[in-house]
This record gives sequence, structure tokens and C-alpha cells, in this order.
Amino acid sequence: MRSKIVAGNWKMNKNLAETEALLSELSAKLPNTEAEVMVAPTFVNLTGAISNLEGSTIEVIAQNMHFAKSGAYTGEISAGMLVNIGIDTVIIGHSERRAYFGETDEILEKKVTAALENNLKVMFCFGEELEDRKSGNHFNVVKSQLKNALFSLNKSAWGNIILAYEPVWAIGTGETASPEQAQEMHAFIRKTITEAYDATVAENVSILYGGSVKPGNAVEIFSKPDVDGGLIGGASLVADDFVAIIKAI
Ligand SMILES: O=C[C@H](O)COP(=O)(O)O
Repeated sequence: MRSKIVAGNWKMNKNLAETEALLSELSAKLPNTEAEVMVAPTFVNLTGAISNLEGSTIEVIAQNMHFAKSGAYTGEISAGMLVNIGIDTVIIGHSERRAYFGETDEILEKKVTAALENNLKVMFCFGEELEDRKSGNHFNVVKSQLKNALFSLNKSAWGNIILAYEPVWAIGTGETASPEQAQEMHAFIRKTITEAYDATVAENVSILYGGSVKPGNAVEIFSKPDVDGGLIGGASLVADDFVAIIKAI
């Protein structure tokens, strides 16, 4: 059975003191929830966050990793290094990595493979650009992103995959996909996985929605049957907003 998940992607925000302050506030206000709650601080604050959350149900996850095991990759972090400090889950394929750091489907496939080989769970992000949606090509784009980076995986690997559908036009823009648009795409994603694998794989994978989720729209988005939670950017940086979104599950 698939899990409900609410994850906060803090992107390049919050220094160590601010990270610890936000985590302390979150811990104090965390509601009882059936959802798995995750936060992704910057690399340099991962160990501080793990210490701060000792004994908490909030999981600290990483925003990115390199596919190589080690070597001359200045500024990069390997899957093994993440595991070594106690990380279990890594975000791969965020649209900002694709857009600003040239991450292609081919690179992302290598990252996914390296993460899984190191027993990391992968939160795989994907989603169409505004032009794709306007031209009606959004389903093809999403299908090809999934196929190129994930469909070479064995069926058994899917137990360690979480999907995060994030239409690029809705990220940080205040413009959210309507609950109906989110449901339509999530159902399409499940159908695509059923065709590539089978219905069991498709039914068991959690598919999160990301893109301007706020306390005011979370209940409606999360109420859709194929939406299993959210990957939250801006609103996860404010404890009360993130808590309200967690409560919406
Ligand atoms: O990873 C999170 C997404 O990019 C969504 O960000 P946002 O909630 O600020 O639109």
C-alpha cells in the first residue's frame, strides 16, 4: 500500500541557525498525522538537522546527489556520503536541477541507479513546462521523462521510488494546477506505469504533487484519489504554513 507523504524542499534557503529554529518550531507544532513528513535542508545543514530531529518522526532528506561513487567532481556529493551521515531518501530530477544545472534524462537515470545501488530511496521529480501544457503536449512530455529515467528499473526497485509531479509553470509562481488537473495527470502517470510494469507497481507508488501548494489549496489537492501528498517549496519555510499543509492530508 502506498504512503501519504508531505515533504518540504527548502532549496537554497536557511542557514544552520535558521534551519535549527525552523525544525524546533516544526517539531513543537507537528500534528498527529498518517503522513510521512520529510524536510530537505541544504547539504551543509543535513547533519545539524539530523541531530536536531533525533527521536522525531520527521525525516531529513537530501535535495540532490552526484551519480559517481567518488572522484574529481568538485563541489559534488555522492550517494554513499549521504548514506554515511544517515540520509535514507534523496530528491532527484527537480526542475531547477534540470533547468539551471543541465541535468538531462540520461544524467538523471544514472543518479537514480546510483542512489538505489546505495539503498537510498529516490523522490523523483518531473513535470512539463508551460509551453508543453499550452500545446497539449504535457502528457507526452511526462511520459517520456518517466520512461527515460525510470523505466529501465526492475519492478522490485519501484518499492524505493516516490514520484513528485511538479508542473514547472506552477513552481514558485503562485499558480497551482487545479485539483482536477493534478488528478488527471496523476491518474495518467499511474496508467503509464501500469502499461510499463503492472497495476500493482502503479498502485503502490506514492505520487506527490508539487507547485505552489499552500494552506489554502492543500485540502482540495490532497483530496484527489491519485494525489498521495505534496512536495512543498516556499510554504515549507514557514512552520505554521507547513503544519497546516500536513494537517490537510
Ligand atoms: O520542490 C518544491 C517545488 O519546487 C514547489 O515549490 P513551491 O511550493 O515554492 O511552488
